[in-house]
Amino acid sequence: MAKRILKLNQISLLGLDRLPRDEYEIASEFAQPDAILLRSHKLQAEDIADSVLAIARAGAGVNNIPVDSCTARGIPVFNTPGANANAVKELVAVGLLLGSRGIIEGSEYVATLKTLRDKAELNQTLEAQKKRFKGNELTGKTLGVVGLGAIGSMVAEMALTLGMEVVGYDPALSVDAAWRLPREVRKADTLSALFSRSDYITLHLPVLESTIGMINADLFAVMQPHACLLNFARQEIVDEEALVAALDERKLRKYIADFPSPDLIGRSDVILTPHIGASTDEAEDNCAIMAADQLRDFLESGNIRNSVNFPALHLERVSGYRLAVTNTNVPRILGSILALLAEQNINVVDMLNKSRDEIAYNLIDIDTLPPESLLEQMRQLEGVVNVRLIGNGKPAKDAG
Ligand SMILES: NC(=O)c1ccc[n+]([C@@H]2O[C@H](COP(=O)([O-])OP(=O)(O)OC[C@H]3O[C@@H](n4cnc5c(N)ncnc54)[C@H](O)[C@@H]3O)[C@@H](O)[C@H]2O)c1
Ligand SMILES: O=C(O)CC[C@@H](O)C(=O)O
Repeated sequence: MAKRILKLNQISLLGLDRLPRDEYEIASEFAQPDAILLRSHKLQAEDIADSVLAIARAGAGVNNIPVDSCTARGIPVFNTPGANANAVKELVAVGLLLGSRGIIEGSEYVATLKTLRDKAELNQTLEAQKKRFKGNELTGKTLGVVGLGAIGSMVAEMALTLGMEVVGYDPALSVDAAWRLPREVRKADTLSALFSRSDYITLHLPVLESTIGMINADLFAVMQPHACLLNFARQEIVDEEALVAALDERKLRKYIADFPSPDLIGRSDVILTPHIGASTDEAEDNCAIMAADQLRDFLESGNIRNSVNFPALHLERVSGYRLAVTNTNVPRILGSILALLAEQNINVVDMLNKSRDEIAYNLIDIDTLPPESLLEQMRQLEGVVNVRLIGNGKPAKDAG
């Protein structure tokens, strides 16, 4: 039977084409889907049917998915790290230029001159008025980058090529991300140190319980009054009340963000775009392809790549039957599963087991089609969250 993929946002066709139509049905409504593929759709835990085996986010942020509840239910959540980083980096470059030059104000002013038909008079007026739209150059200024992952590291590199000094803050920096970082990036030990020395500050960290409202009044208090804050990460990271107060009190010159909100729309010191950081053909294709490939590998082989809640794990297929077992990360559960297989004289051909925080995930290749009753026995073991048989055939029914 074809696997059913519930698609909750518009997803690039290049990605959907990675799921062959004779093996996958894709639709925006399914009562019992095998998996969910989405972008920014706000998914509620109660809307995830019991049939769902995995969720793939074509994008970086997973704050629209109830990840903790998925983990408890043994559902891996995938994202597509880095697949849209270049698109965001390019928009940040635009944001820096909009923050440094009178581009928007100058262009709005020029639009008011439509009725001036005489070219000489038009030029004279422009030359007389252009001093109102003077800006500053980015070269030599300091950019503070908060979060140095896929996007932050590309932004840092781009800023260095513009001749900016770059200061970074990322207390959770991974070893891989540290390797990607240009050595010219200087480390700030605290957010407050980064805020106090930067002319521009750009946010590239996830929204987590610990980062909601992280950019607060204390940080606005130490900012240089001519500084600009760019937020192409998530709205919730910035305490909006403190932001509006900082703008009103001129502690911050400009706020440039991808997340409009009623209190910010229409202010001359705020530039807002409608969450288009990842809205390029290239980024949408990259994210969709990566999300679809990861989903297919999991559904067909149980392998896990780029999950935000499950361990990464890949095991080449050596037999026709594979068990994918999720359990709570406590001792002896794997032993009990293997004992059940041994009791039925089922030989384990290959196996891989990894854990991440509170869960463990196992791929067990076996040479015999296991009876459904054996799978049921495994499911009843204390600590086992789910058991899935992946293979050529369905589990054999118990004789008698
Ligand atoms: N505007 C858009 O359309 C758009 C597009 C892509 C991503 N995003 C947002 O940008 C975020 C970052 O994306 P990414 O691809 O670079 O992710 P990433 O996972 O590669 O990098 C995030 C970095 O933030 C760091 N971090 C975590 N907590 C931190 C903290 N308290 N202080 C400083 N750094 C911290 C992590 O260590 C990591 O290095 C995403 O989570 C998403 O919310 C927005
Ligand atoms: O899907 C989108 O357009 C936005 C994606 C972006 O917010 C992300 O977190 O990757």
